Amino acid sequence: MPTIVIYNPLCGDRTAKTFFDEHVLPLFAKASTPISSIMNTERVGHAGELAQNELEKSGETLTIVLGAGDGTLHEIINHLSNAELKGARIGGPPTQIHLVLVPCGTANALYASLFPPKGGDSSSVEYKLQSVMSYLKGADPRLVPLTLAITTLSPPPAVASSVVVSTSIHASILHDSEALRATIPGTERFKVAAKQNGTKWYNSHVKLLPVASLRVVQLYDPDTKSFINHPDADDNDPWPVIDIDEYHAFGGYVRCNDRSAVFRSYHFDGYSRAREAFANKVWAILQGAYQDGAHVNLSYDDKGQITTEQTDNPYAVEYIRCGGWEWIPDDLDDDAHLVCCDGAISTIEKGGRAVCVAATPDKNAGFLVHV
Ligand SMILES: Nc1ncnc2c1ncn2[C@@H]1O[C@H](COP(=O)(O)OP(=O)(O)OP(=O)(O)O)[C@@H](O)[C@H]1O
Repeated sequence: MPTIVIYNPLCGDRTAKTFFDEHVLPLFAKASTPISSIMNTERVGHAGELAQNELEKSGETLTIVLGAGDGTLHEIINHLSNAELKGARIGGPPTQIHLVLVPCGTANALYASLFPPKGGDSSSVEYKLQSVMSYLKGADPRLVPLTLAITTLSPPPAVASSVVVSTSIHASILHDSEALRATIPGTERFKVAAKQNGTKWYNSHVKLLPVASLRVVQLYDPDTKSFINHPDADDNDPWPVIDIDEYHAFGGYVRCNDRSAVFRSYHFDGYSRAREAFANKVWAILQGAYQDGAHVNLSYDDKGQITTEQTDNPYAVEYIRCGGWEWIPDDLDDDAHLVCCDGAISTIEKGGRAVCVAATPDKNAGFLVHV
């Protein structure tokens, strides 16, 4: 089973090569685990081409030790999902690709979701080598299949994502932060972009599609800490879609590494509709996202302030489990037309929509990560 290394020398703080030379490659040498080639990406889109070339050399399962961020993995997944494989793969069985992730990018969201940093520290060498160590253990490997979210856009193509598909605030932040990459290489650029978008709202029409296995859309209930059937679902409809005609969103995204898509939105605050005032509350809510997802339990007190106490007032966040969603932006709202797929930004054409569905991993094909 061939094992190759691909790293992106320009991702994150540009230390991928040094990290591999000093930490990753010596571990492989010590474990006497052979690597058939070590390659660095030379341009945008190159990682997918390198992976395809290697796949076509043999019909075996390929293991890629990937030193990069989410964007490079996204390129590999999308390149291979659309490639017509030749060489040794012609007429062969479906292909499995095993990934050993070395987080060298800026945000490394997929790695962080698979290996949540303890005490917030994601910079130690030990933290970054967890997938490598799991792979080098050898016998009885622990492999997690990646659930992909497939987003069909108008105009096409369809995009496969393994981390996040978002619209609204998240897509706007990613869009604006790209322009800051050269001047602010670290995660600080996301904060600057967030400030630029802090008071924007997005107008759209949304349809939430049921989870296939449950035939229903579900809503997280902070009181019972479990998902319940969405109260707007029509019990008599065999395939109840939740249709939200006028949707004023602050944020909406799907986390892909869940069996089903998860849609989050931030409730319109009934107490202070002034956007400036509401922005502060939103940041308080978002801080909760970094405390093990505590924001899904927040609500408003009688004065309209965010509270962790249980109240009879609306919850601050709607956390929805669905099989997919359609996002149909208001024609007059340009920013509502942005869609972010693992950091790559697309723009929905006027009159168009984005349709995102979760794809259940195939037993014999797809991408699996050593954890
Ligand atoms: N040699 C190269 N020169 C220029 N761009 C490259 C090169 N190799 C890869 N890229 C591009 O760099 C982009 C960013 O890479 P990646 O997403 O892996 O790192 P990051 O943005 O720092 O991390 P994260 O996505 O975790 O925030 C990729 O989308 C890829 O197209």
